[in-house]
Amino acid sequence: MRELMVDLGERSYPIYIGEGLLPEASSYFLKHGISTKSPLLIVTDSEVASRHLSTLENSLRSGGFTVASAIVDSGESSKSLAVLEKLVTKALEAGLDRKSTIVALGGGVVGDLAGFVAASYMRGVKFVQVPTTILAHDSSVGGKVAVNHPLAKNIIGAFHQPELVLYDLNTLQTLPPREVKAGLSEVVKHGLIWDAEFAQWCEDHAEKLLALDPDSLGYALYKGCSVKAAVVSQDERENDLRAILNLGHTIGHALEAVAGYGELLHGEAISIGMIGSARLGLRYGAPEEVYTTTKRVLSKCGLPVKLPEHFDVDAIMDAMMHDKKFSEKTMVFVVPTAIGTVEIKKDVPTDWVREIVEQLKLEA
Ligand SMILES: NC(=O)c1ccc[n+]([C@@H]2O[C@H](COP(=O)([O-])OP(=O)(O)OC[C@H]3O[C@@H](n4cnc5c(N)ncnc54)[C@H](O)[C@@H]3O)[C@@H](O)[C@H]2O)c1
Ligand SMILES: O=C(O)C(=O)C[C@@H](O)[C@H](O)[C@H](O)COP(=O)(O)O
Ligand SMILES: [Zn+2]
Repeated sequence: MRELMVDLGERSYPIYIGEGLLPEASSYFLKHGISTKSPLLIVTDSEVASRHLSTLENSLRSGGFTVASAIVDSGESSKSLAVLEKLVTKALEAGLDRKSTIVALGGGVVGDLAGFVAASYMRGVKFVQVPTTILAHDSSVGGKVAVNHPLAKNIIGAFHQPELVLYDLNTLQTLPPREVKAGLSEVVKHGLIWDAEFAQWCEDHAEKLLALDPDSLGYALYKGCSVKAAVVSQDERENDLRAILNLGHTIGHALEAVAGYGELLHGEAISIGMIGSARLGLRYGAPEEVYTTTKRVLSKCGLPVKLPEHFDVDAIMDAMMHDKKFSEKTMVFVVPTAIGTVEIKKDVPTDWVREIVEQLKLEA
């Protein structure tokens, strides 16, 4: 078992990563001050519920917790205000009070959604992240919680840190292959923005990761969470440094919104977005290796690097104007300068961005 801390003063919390943690959940909850006196709500989705919900419920009940569960449809469309309202209804019906805790059991969709319920229910209750996807090594750490608007990703949200993150690697064994690949996108991102050696390790271990080799997975998620924790600890609310975690997201979020949330998985959209950022890096003078390596690592992880032909470039450009980084009428991008280092570029010329989006359809 590996343990990491997200250092945020009085909001600091641990991340536990290991095999077989879910059946032991109640002892971790008790250790970290989750109250048995107030009811607790587990939020999960239909795919995760059938595989892992009863293990968590049984562990918590045997530890003395009163547990209610809410199951949402799986997929990005559940990150909506309509589903949020249903969850608040469920929380009220289950008698959750100000000392209650909301538990997110699932991937990033459930984490962001349940986290936003926790941030807003009675103006904020405790929250625990129990991630079950590879991608959720990113979403479960750092406290960004949100739902989508048809025009823009994650546009209704808050910062609300969990009490702990309990990451049972065994749950990942039931992930469908497409979700495994999509999750690796953010793992690779953490190497590309922060740690060239780790980016190389991802390339060297891509086959093992795709085969869900437990040792490789444990190391990859530990490294990814370490990068995320280091960045968030220095800049919790994205005043400056934290923006680097958005590599590939200016284009990626626009692709998700334009496709109506669902055609491209988040990790797939970010993979294509990171190719766009690498091309932008070349425009700013980065060595060719930035682009070739980015493309090679993502391809080895089975991720898309080409924008499907039917995506409308005008619609993508419009959607990018709603990005949270778009300010003072200029485009802001995270741009690689070398493998393992990035810079935030403001005032990125719109015609460069348009050319790059068009080029993305031509990637081999
Ligand atoms: N808050 C953040 O910092 C942050 C960071 C990265 C991504 N995100 C968000 O995370 C979301 C994407 O997360 P995701 O890729 O985990 O998607 P997801 O939550 O939709 O999970 C992917 C799919 O896998 C299924 N699934 C989950 N765990 C499973 C398991 N163990 N076995 C079998 N099936 C399982 C789910 O039902 C779903 O169909 C996006 O909405 C993205 O915006 C947030
Ligand atoms: O935690 C962050 O900060 C990130 O940027 C991580 C991203 O992978 C994630 O997709 C996040 O939700 C994007 O944040 P947003 O503020 O651009 O919506
Ligand atoms: Zn992301």
